[in-house]
Amino acid sequence: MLIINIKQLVGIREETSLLKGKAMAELPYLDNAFLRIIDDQIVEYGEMKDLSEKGWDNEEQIDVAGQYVLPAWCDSHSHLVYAGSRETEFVDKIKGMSYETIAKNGGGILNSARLLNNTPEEELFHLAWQRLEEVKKLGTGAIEIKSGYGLTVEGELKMLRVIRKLQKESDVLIKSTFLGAHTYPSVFKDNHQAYIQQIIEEMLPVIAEEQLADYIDVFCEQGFFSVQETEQILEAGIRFGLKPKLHANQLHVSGGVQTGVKYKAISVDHLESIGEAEIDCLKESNTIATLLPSAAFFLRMSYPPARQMLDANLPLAIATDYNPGSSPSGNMPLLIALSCIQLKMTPEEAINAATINGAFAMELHNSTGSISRGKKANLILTKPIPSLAYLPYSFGSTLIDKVLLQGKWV
Ligand SMILES: N=CN[C@@H](CCC(=O)O)C(=O)O
Ligand SMILES: [Zn+2]
Repeated sequence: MLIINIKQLVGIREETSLLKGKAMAELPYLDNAFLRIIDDQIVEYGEMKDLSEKGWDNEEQIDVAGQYVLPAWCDSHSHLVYAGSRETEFVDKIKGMSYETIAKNGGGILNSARLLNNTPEEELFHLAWQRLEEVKKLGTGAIEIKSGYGLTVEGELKMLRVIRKLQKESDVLIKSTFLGAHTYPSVFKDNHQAYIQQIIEEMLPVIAEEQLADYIDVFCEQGFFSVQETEQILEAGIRFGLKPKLHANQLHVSGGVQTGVKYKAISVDHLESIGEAEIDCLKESNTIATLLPSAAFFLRMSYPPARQMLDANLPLAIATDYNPGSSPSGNMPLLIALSCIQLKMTPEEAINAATINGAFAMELHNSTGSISRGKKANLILTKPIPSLAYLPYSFGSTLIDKVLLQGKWV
């Protein structure tokens, strides 16, 4: 397949490296370009003026005059498998109740866990499949999905098996994360060690045996998992072959960032509550800082200091955090707009954070995240637009014309 007359082919990289600080402002492109795809792979690209000499006249051609072509989004943090919505809590929050108070009253994550444990695996799969189909149309081509709404041995394994079935059946590239340590189930409220032992002795061995997860995550936060508890769980996860990714510094300066760095986490995610010490700590590491501004937006919290982090030469990724409690949206175009508007990232920085750096945060950078020969043909074709900045500028508009995943139209 040949895509021709591309107004601008965006995110071209033959060298795949994690982008940090100033480098995030550069988004290489070609004007008036073509792109050649064979099966599920990008095989060639170039300028239209050089196309005639290639001798590909007999190939299927798709003329996209006026349209931009970008790599599909890489959403590196989601909780897309869940059983039911929580709009009642949404209204409670409007009326003044805080996220923490709702959680203390048995709402929040525990509410989702109750629903999930009462929902059959097939139904859960069906619900998650519908959400995945929805985000595909918005341009998502790779996604990380966490467990963490089971909080029982059966519930956690059920979630991870649903994720595995999604991996097998969807053309979206999917990574799986075990988040048994999302919160303490009510029965273990006063006996944290008993739940941690359940995670270590009853969940992790099965997860490792059945290869149900790539990563281990912990909600390291006041009122959830302390630094010491987080360390204990991460160490066990690592023994079972899982790499850490962490929920860190969402509600308080929790020590999550330092813990993530200490255990060489692939990423530390959220970071609404960070200061100089956390930024300095990240500077000395290879850990990616993943920002989830739609959660801060939805919970009316202050945003992470993205500009300060870019000035400190950190690598930033952005992700939707798609979940029923703090970000009931998997809309990457909206997330990119939010990142520009509220985090003051430039369109180029936000797109890099949502593509190549997101791919790194899932260790999928050799397969996706940029327009590169040999990578998956995971592409977004925009409607005709005047410039790249028009995408986040006209937030809320549907500007995606078509999406191609692994060489097939969505
Ligand atoms: N903060 C922890 N976990 C999710 C929210 C979970 C929920 O409220 O259901 C998050 O990343 O925002
Ligand atoms: Zn999350």
